[in-house]
Amino acid sequence: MTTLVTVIGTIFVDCKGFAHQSYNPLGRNLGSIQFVHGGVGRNVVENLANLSIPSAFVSTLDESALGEEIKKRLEDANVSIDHVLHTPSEGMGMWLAVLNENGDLVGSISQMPNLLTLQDHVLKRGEEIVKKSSHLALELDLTEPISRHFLELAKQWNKPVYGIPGNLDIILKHSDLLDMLDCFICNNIEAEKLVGDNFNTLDIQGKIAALTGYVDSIGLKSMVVTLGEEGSIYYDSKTKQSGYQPAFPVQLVDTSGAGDAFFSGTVTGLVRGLPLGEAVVCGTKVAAWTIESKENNCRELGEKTRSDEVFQTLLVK
Ligand SMILES: Nc1ncnc2c1ncn2[C@@H]1O[C@H](COP(=O)(O)OP(=O)(O)OP(=O)(O)O)[C@@H](O)[C@H]1O
Ligand SMILES: O=c1[nH]cc([C@@H]2O[C@H](CO)[C@@H](O)[C@H]2O)c(=O)[nH]1
Repeated sequence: MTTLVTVIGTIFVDCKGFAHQSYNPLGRNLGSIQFVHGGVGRNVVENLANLSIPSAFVSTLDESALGEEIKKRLEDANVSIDHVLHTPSEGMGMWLAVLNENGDLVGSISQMPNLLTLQDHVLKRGEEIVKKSSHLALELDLTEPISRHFLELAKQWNKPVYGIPGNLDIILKHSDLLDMLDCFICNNIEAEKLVGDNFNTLDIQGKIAALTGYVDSIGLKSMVVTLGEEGSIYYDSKTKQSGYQPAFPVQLVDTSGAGDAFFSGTVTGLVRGLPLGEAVVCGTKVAAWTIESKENNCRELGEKTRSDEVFQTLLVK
């Protein structure tokens, strides 16, 4: 079957404030404010398309000037948007984020879109969507019926599913969803909530041991935990391979979107048949490129991958 990765997830409009000088949470901080196309699912599908992976998106979009602009950018990136539904309002979420003088996130509020239109569509057309796809990438914190329906269909049609959290709202209440994934990728804050209370106090070897124990205990196939500037750790329960991948050096501009970029790069590697340890190197590269941009995406991904040694050696085998 030809490759088609279908991403199921949200579109958000991000309002990001960048502090010019030392950020004081109680003060009036001078800086710059920017609206950026966001949403975990949208960020991921744009990255995949820019990494030359044939991609389709399942989501909702408002019938507004901003909605049109978001739609056009996805089309320009070659994302198939047949299942991006138009809604009069509430189809897109909003994310208010504050970044300090170093580009690190210091606070945020998420306003979710109304997910019922998407849920209705998925329950009616999910099977058709899954049959056409070679792989699925699922934002897991939509609604429980959306995640469960896709995961059951994927099992029935034997399609690998890669999962990424939105805000853990659904996963914490329905953690059994995780064991239906081929790979789950989350950050260390999310991992602590799932793996155990002291996860972030452990050293790298301790974290790998805790990750391995958790993945084996719930019957998940593989999992990666990102650790911010420290890099990431991974474990594949099929091959029993685990390891640590340090981050690449970056010119830090804005770390938000790094996790989505990491997921996109790792999924690219997995879709192209790389073992998890090598796929994670691709994720680390895409995250580094994204951190150097104020957007949630690095738009020159195609050019960068063509001229980058890591991608040449890993992907062009
Ligand atoms: N300061 C940094 N320097 C270099 N690489 C970084 C830095 N921060 C993050 N990364 C890279 O990005 C990956 C993902 O970062 P992180 O663990 O912060 O994800 P996240 O919390 O999901 O990100 P976000 O929610 O901001 O998108 C890391 O594994 C690492 O490879
Ligand atoms: O609840 C949510 N909050 C924030 C996001 C998005 O995360 C992205 C950064 O990783 C950002 O673009 C924001 O819109 C989301 O999809 N759901």
